[in-house]
Amino acid sequence: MPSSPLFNPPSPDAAGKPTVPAWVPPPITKQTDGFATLKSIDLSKMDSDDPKVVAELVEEVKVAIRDDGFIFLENYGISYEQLNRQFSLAQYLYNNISEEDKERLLFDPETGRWSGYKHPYGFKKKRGVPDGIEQFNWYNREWQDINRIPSCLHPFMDEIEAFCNYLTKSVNRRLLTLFSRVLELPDDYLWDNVQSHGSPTGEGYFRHALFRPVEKTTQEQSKGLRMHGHTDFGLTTLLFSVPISCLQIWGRDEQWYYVPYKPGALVINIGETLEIVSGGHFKATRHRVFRPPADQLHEERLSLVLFNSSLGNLRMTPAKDSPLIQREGCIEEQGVFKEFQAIMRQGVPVPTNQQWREVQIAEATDPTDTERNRIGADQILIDGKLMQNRQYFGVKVLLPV
Ligand SMILES: O=C(O)CCC(=O)C(=O)O
Ligand SMILES: [Fe+2]
Repeated sequence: MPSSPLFNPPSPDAAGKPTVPAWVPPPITKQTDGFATLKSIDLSKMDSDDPKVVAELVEEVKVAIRDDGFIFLENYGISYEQLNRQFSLAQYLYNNISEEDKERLLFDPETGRWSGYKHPYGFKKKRGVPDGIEQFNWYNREWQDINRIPSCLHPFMDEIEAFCNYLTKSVNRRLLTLFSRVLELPDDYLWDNVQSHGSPTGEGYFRHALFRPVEKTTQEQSKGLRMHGHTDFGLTTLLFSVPISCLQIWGRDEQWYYVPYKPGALVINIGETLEIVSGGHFKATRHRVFRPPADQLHEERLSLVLFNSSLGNLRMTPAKDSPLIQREGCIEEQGVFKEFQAIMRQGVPVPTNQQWREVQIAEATDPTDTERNRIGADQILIDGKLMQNRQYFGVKVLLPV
């Protein structure tokens, strides 16, 4: 393969840019139990001249997405310094965003998108119980109109846009090539047929998130949960590994494990689209955000995430051309793929990707919602395990709490 260009962003020191204080990574936890062991993929191996190295890489990816669903990605083309600059910009946002911009750019999840500024009072537009989570989400409309961006970030949009373009069109595209190869399909199959295009994040979005420590009352209502257990909707989610350990993955032994910190690495999360296209050979990663270990409870957590979305007008079905699927069939073990198959068998069309992601955003509930988060309402006990049980478009969504 020809070698992939490294990330080469516009200069942070260009004339007219305010000085941005460097983000200082907070101390890592001393706790060692309760952490997952994840495989790590060296993406630069894709550029090797030796076909054997590349074939081994595809095999490694195949095993990792089958076993864990979360994989670390290293040597993907962005240096640790370049990454820290993006965290510094996110920190700068939360230190400088004006009250007027928070109000003017306030999100409206009922539209089915997180687009704009999320206040730290839950996942509805109307303020609810404080959850300590602020976000800014860049969708297509934010890329198109600078007035939809907090003014403190205007001088840095060249760097943020270049970062998202690189993540979507280089890192994600290379990953989709590897995944296409696992399915034994042409290299650009997923990129050309499933990935959405047309903005630095296609129909997906980029997020600056800040998790502040929560008050005792919030902590009691949510039982330590910051975001419900869920699977992401799209193709790949690129999460940056961060020092404050809150992200947890649901293990095959049906327990939650923290994702360890690997400085500079990306945590790649498989979304529902890939689970369906792959006929269940890839598992959408079940994950949640939980309170960190005790020695990190008082730290703020910055998190940068890029969500790659599929084409909104598609109704997802397994890629029938895949020799892997033809040979081995589909795997109906878990999750949305199994449920989509069930409703298709009844002759009911599955929702489009856009309908599917928008209904889930519009109907998201808060971990502090003590009305909904109880057995008989949104929760159910199955074999002694507490599960969140929701239904959208006739599709059952069952997730561990
Ligand atoms: O902040 C994180 O680490 C994960 C957030 C997440 O899972 C999501 O927003 O879908
Ligand atoms: Fe997620």
